[in-house]
Amino acid sequence: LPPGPAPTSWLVGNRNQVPSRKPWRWFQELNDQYGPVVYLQLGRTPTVVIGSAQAAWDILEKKSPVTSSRPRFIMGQEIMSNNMRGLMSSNNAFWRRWRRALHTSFMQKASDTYKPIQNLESKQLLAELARTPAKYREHLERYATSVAVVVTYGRRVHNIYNDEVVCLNRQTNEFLTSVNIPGKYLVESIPALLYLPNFLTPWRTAALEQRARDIGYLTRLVEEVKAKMASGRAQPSFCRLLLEEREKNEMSDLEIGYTCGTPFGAGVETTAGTLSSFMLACAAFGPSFIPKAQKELDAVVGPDRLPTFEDFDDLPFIRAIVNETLRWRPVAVLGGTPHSSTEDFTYEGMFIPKGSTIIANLWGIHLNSADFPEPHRFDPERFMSKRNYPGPWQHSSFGYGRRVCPGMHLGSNSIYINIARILWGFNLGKASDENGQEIDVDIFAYTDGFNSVPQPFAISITPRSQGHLAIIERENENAQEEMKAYDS
Ligand code: HEM
Repeated sequence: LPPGPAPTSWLVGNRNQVPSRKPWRWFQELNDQYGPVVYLQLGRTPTVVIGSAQAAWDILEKKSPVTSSRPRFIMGQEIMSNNMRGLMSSNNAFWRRWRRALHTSFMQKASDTYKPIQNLESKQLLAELARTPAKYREHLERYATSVAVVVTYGRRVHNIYNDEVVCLNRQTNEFLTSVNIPGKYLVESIPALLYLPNFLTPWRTAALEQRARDIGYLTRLVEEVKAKMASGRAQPSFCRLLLEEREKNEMSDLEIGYTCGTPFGAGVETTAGTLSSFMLACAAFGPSFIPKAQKELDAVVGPDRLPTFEDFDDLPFIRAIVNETLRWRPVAVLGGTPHSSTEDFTYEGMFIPKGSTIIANLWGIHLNSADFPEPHRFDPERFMSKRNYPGPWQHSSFGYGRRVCPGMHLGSNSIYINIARILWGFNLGKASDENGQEIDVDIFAYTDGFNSVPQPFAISITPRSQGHLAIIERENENAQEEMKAYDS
């Protein structure tokens, strides 16, 4: 077995040693102490924590036929979700159908079809940042939410606090997060408890109630798209495509409903959180990289128009900032949902048993000085030349193997267009208090949980000139006209 700390008992193994808050920091310490592959026994489940990019690539990419399943999620997947959420599904026929549907709609070429809406929503984001910069976090969330909902159902989101689709999805995600806490429910370690009758299992009731609510709104949203298709008013969308191809994909209405919940569940917090980390980097390290970025933007784009997707190839330093943002603070800090192995295998002489939970700890993988010297310094220069790093991205933010993030092109297009435009239009730096003293930011103040995003922080966001502001306002006005098509 790989090395690791001694378990405290046969029954709980190392479970009691795992910190309840930000376990990724402890995992990093274990990898520093024992090496890139560490073994833990969590309850009766063998668990492997990977702390280097090379080991993660070798195990999760090269051995992906046997390392692409998921552990059982009895509360979140089996009881609450009727086994219908692909993200938590084991490597089975349902997951393969779900994955194929996502791949068709979000692979690189298909993701290009969403660039027009990302372009328009990003113009609104700039205008909102210019008008109410203190609400930057809300604006980033609205952007990410509206893109996800337009892409899925063909309709926009104006207000993240009262939009019905947003409120229902948020409630689902909160419930899911609250039941997926390791160790919270005994049934996760003793699945036989599932066979007890309902009156002896009160923990099941709330999850079943949530399931009923989810089925209600997820199928209603699909019905709405069907009705629009029937009257010729349906915008192109993921849901429309799934309905058009339902026979080929062999998906039931309920499956389509759950599958349509995916971009919201997996794509909103990741996108908004990553952009928020970019803002934090601007507040903490702005003078070290913003002037160079603006010089590049001024030379390539000039002051009279916004950067576009077509400028991407000509903006190497902006691309480097995108990569550094994704590396510096990986939002899916534990590598997303853990993988699980479906066969015994060995890695560099270490035995990994079938049924192991495998965690690729992105905090440790991205924040080690062997691959990234001074890892907590935000330094886009790292990505200005090709380095010896496994995989196509030069970082590991989108995960690995058959579970690699299917939304990576959609997500990275959002990160690119907004970073390019924000740096084009605004000066960003530390905010000042009422006495004119700069307010420091804490680059470690991040949330706990499945995704880790910055805690609220103060930042100064001001237009670079009246000319830049005028272009931002004009572009937003035109965008509003074009986006009316998505309002109904
Ligand atoms: C900056 C944005 C994003 C980041 C950093 C990110 C990161 C990740 C990571 C690390 C994983 C886990 C991969 C693994 O298990 O090895 C993942 C999975 C996933 N992501 Fe993303 N993601 C982003 C945006 C999106 C978007 C916009 C979508 C919308 C379609 C999406 C959909 C998914 C899905 C469905 C999975 C689960 C795949 C599976 O279980 O087979 N992600 N993502």
